[in-house]
Amino acid sequence: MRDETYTHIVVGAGSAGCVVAARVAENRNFRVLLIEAGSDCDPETCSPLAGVRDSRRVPMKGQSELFDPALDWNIDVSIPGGQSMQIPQAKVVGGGSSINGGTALRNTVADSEEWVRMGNDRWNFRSVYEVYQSLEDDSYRGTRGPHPIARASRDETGRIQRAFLDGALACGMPSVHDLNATGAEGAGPSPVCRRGQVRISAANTFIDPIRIQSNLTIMSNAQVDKVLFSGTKARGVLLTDERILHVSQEVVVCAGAIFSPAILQRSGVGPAPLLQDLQIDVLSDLPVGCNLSDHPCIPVVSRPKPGAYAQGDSSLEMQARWSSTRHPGAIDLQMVCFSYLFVPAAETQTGRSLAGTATGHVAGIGCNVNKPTSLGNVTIRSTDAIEYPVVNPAYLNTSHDREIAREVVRQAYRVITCPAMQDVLEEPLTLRESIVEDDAALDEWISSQLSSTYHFCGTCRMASRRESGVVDQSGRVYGVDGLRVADASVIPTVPASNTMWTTMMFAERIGCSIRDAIDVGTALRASL
Ligand SMILES: Cc1cc2nc3c(=O)[nH]c(=O)nc-3n(C[C@H](O)[C@H](O)[C@H](O)COP(=O)(O)OP(=O)(O)OC[C@H]3O[C@@H](n4cnc5c(N)ncnc54)[C@H](O)[C@@H]3O)c2cc1C
Repeated sequence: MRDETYTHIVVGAGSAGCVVAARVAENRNFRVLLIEAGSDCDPETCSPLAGVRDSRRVPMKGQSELFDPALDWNIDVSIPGGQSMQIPQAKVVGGGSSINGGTALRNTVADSEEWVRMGNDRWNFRSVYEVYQSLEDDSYRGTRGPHPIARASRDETGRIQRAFLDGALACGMPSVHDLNATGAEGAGPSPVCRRGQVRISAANTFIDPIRIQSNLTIMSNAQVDKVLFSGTKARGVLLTDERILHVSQEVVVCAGAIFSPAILQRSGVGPAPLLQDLQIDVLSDLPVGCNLSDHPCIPVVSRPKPGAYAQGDSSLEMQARWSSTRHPGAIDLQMVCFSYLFVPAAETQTGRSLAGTATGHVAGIGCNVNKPTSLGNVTIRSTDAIEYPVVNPAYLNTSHDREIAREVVRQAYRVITCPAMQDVLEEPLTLRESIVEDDAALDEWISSQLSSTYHFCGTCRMASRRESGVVDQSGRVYGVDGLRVADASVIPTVPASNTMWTTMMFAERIGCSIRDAIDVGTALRASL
């Protein structure tokens, strides 16, 4: 480390933190420190783990044999019936983008309209559309940006993925090759951040090219405990090893939708009753940690027939998105084809994973409720930064969400039992026609299999104070100075799409606003 005073400290080098640090460091008057609790891999000096490199699998427990537990926070979240489930959360430079499925879907028009109604007029669809364009290197959507997005052709995929596509089309869904086209509904290839079969993370695109830049320092294996203040002005961060790092301008928290609110709460920014119970001085009484949202995933899985899955097949390439009968145009339902999940019995301590209660090698369809109305929360248990917060996503807490869940599961059952899929898969493991036909039985089955897509967001909501906001439209935390949040936590309501690409879009805009010292939505400087 060169000096321990920086103009900006970015906490968390995940999908958002890498983008923010890179944008802020474009201003050579700034000295940026990017802090990451997990490990780093500079491609000049180290080789990425095989699992991290290979885009065909998600290198996390239950999804690939190629996983390193050190890259996973592995946290507990509540599920219905008073149970809990362990879920993966990335702990590595690149964050989720280094280990996830890489699906890069833009948010929908309806998402942006909802955000505008919450006081975010600068996040209208036209503005965010331009930001996506500026980020994407995509032969379908434009090649202005730096981040690669590819789609598999039907022939490039394995038998299970092809059977899913054929099944969805046979069930009446339109074929769509570009699911990022505005308003697109139907079945087709997922847009994925990869070059060939190599996963491309936010770190690869935004950090690797500037590692030698003198105004950027990357500190890995360093965990932030809390933000330190002088009065209400952020002046630095405290690490869990008790080091203090000073900042002259801003701390930008990008530790993800579970850990960012925990850091803010420990720092005295959060709901006053919670902080007072833990004897933390309240600097700003805000609903930090409230409004937690995720896409519940209900897996409809079975055993692959012999020869259906080949070792090199990609596990996540095809999907379908469409609107529920209740919300035409909302694109609030999604089915994702899994051709490979592997859950050793010993690893389902809580009896639940992305494969539901199944163990062994399974394949099938993940059914996602993409505009849930249930809202949960993240709350710290103590002032000890090593202790994980309580995470309660309140999955399917509303009758609305349960109704939508039934609709998507019924469609998945039609697809998985159609001739194309029955060529490659056995009968669904636990789901039966008699259950599918009965609302009460189906609700019970869904709650027994429910899992997560790991698309957490909303815990430091960008909105007006009246709409339960924590940050303004440029990511500045209300009631204090020199503190922003710029990750999935700020997304006002969960988008009807996988969250990484929306997160990176938010990070891009907030990062540019810090770089240019202007509010989001003001014309960016042409050059610095
Ligand atoms: C297994 C899995 C698969 C997924 N698949 C997809 C997908 O295919 N498509 C998609 O769109 N989304 C996917 N997601 C979700 C997506 O990865 C997230 O929405 C996205 O990464 C959120 O970005 P973020 O920057 O907010 O958080 P993250 O990317 O999680 O980054 C947060 C970073 O902060 C670090 N950190 C946390 N606390 C501290 C601390 N106290 N001090 C220092 N550093 C800290 C973490 O280690 C992490 O690196 C998936 C997620 C998971 C876990």
